[in-house]
Amino acid sequence: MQLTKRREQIEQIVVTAEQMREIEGRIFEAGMPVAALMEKVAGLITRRIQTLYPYPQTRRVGVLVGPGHNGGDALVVARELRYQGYEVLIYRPINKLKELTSHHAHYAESLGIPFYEQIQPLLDCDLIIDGLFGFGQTRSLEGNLADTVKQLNQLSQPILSIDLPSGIHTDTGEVLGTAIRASRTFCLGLWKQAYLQDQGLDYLGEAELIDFGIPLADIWAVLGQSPGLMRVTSSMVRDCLPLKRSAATYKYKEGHLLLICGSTQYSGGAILTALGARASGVGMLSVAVPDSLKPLLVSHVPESLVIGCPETPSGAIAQLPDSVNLSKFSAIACGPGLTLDAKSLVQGLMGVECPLILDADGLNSLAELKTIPTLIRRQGATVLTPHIGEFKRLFPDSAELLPNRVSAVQKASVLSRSVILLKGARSAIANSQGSVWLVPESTPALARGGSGDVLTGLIGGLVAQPATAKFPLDAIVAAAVWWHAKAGILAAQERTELGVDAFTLSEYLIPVFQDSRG
Ligand SMILES: NC(=O)C1=CN([C@@H]2O[C@H](COP(=O)(O)OP(=O)(O)OC[C@H]3O[C@@H](n4cnc5c(N)ncnc54)[C@H](O)[C@@H]3O)[C@@H](O)[C@H]2O)[C@@H](O)CC1
Ligand SMILES: [K+]
Repeated sequence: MQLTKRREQIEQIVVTAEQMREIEGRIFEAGMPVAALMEKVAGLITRRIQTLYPYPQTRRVGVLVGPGHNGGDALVVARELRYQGYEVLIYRPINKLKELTSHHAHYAESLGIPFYEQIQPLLDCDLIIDGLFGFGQTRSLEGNLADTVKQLNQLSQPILSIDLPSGIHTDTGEVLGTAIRASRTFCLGLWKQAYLQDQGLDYLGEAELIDFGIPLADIWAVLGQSPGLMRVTSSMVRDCLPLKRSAATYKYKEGHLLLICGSTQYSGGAILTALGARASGVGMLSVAVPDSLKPLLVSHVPESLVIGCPETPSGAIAQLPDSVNLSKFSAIACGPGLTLDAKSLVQGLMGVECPLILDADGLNSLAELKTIPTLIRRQGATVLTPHIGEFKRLFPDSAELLPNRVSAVQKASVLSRSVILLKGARSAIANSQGSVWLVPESTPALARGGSGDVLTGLIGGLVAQPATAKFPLDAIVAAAVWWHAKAGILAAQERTELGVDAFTLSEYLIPVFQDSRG
């Protein structure tokens, strides 16, 4: 389905609670009555509920109502569902309600909807709607409320959270003591940062944005024209990947990537990195490996130019052969399977002028060499692709900001003047100006040895292609991460989450864009 231009733009935006509050303030100040907006939002929610949980297959609905406007939304939804024939029961644990919420509560009561202060009557409902707390919550759930939430989390029936699962921090995704474990969440208006952090993922369930028509002008007024946080979308990816090439092109015009990877101990890493690069479509691929791995690489990736390198006694690359001219490559990716015995090789690469992508032992070597200041002096761009463990070793000062991955990666990128990809269930890609791309999708199928090697090759191959040079480097890296995640999702759909070994993953990269062929 073709998304509208507005929807595409809205889907790219990510806000903090403070920004959402400011945007909402502008709408109200401009004259939109709060009650009217609540009515509109709740109407949209009700329609989605009717589609997803139609009556009479879903008959009894339990609605959890908190004291603020999240509870207000829930009360309007409760009222509307009752009109549609559902049997509605309300759990209201806190009696002191905000004024508008209180009006809706009185009206719902007047309609004969039953209110309870205990959760028991709702436990056999077919569906639970969570309107306890919405965005901006910072207080922990405690006492009876926390016990109730724990009880609800044991239920097998679906729980639908309005805006955010109650108890989840809007920005960090942190669980504030206890939180509702939703099977589905409707995020209202704009994506909140919590949806793109790893911490709260097990609580968010299937997430969907309910666009209630916030004017783009109000969003830009608060976020600025180039916002600091951006969510990667398929249209952004398609815009910046070199999916179509000129009819008259030839191989040397489509980039030359050098991979430096592998050791006799970790020979598979080199193959997987090369297979990731292969899927990028890069014009020329050279792979530097220890001499004894040369036949292996040639047999798996016959199109690559394999450079056999002198080996250390442990089977790592001792150095690149003198015949290798580093200035002829359009990008270099280094690290998978290298081992720390190739540390001096990594140090020697700092002076290259083309973009340099460092992963795995490339990063561990950096951490041991304490060479972050060298990165700052590099002429060419640098991309670092750490997972959380590597990140902590490389940037102990920035790691103090964890578990807020966004702030941590922002700080590290500014510090190292590099593009940093912090890998995870929700990968974050920051540039040295502090802008961050967040990748909204992934699959646990990718939590597996070798999938990172495929990604490094893919990033390298994309960065090497001149067609990507007109886009910011961080956008290309973000697009590669999205592509890699989509391949994992596609492979898992066909083969289960257990069936996505790294080699298989590399074979699913191209099918992600199969619909682009026509
Ligand atoms: N932003 C927008 O433009 C819109 C927001 N709406 C709704 O409004 C919600 C935000 O409303 P509010 O700002 O009233 O926030 P909440 O609905 O989360 O309510 C906040 C109230 O809950 C209390 N509270 C928070 N944590 C508590 C705890 N652990 N124990 C006991 N009490 C606690 C607070 O003291 C405060 O009084 C959104 O999530 C959304 O559902 C919609 O109605 C319409 C549009
Ligand atoms: K909620």
